[in-house]
Amino acid sequence: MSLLELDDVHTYYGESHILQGLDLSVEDGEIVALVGRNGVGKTTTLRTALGLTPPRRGTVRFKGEDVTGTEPHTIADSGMGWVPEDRRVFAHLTVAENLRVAAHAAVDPDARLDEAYDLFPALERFADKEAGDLSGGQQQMLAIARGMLGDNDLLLVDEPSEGLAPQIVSDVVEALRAASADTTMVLVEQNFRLAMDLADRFYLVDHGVVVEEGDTAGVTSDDERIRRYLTA
Ligand SMILES: Nc1ncnc2c1ncn2[C@@H]1O[C@H](COP(=O)(O)OP(=O)(O)OP(=O)(O)O)[C@@H](O)[C@H]1O
Repeated sequence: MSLLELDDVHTYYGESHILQGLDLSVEDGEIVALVGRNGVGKTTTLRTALGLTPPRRGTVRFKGEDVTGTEPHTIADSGMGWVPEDRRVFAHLTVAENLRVAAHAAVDPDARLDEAYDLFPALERFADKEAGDLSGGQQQMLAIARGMLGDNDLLLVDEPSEGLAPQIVSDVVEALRAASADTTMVLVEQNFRLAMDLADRFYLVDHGVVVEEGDTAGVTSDDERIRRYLTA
């Protein structure tokens, strides 16, 4: 049984038919990357899994259960976490308060916070700083740490490297790599090399369907079957 399974999903925004029969599956313990040009439907795929934009046709299964049409908060409560593109940290709460909100359901929230600080030492240094005053990279790490503290079975991470300087991206990559030891992830990522580097498997999306998929080992953007879908 796959942890997450999208089977022939068709998702619309109004009359715009965005996902046009997309299939994917995610197995326990792996990192799966969704890659492809801007606007092909990667974020919509995450939103479909989360129930934020339910499909008009097709099936979403999470942990073997059909969750198509289930309310997003119910899907989230069953163990699907989301680190959205815009990060959405609580700007006027401190870093520690942000983490505490995320860990509220844990048996021992303090112990969970310590684990998060082990993984993301920078967050401990800024524990008392308001999240809104952090840099983009620090906010991204806080958003990832919050996703992890939710004790999710699956974490959907949207564009973690977007808008970050290269040096900061490598810190975020290390944080994601560390986080992936405990959490299965789906990663939407514009940076193809970074996606191949982090993920075990990839799905290349174009016009709302999967056009290539496979193991990431040895795959490069020079590969002819990949290149034609990445260049405009
Ligand atoms: N709320 C919305 N209402 C209408 N159309 C939307 C909405 N959100 C996204 N779209 C359109 O749906 C298509 C797919 O968008 P989506 O965000 O899933 O693409 P993407 O592959 O994640 O690309 P990006 O990296 O630009 O976010 C795009 O054409 C986009 O303009």
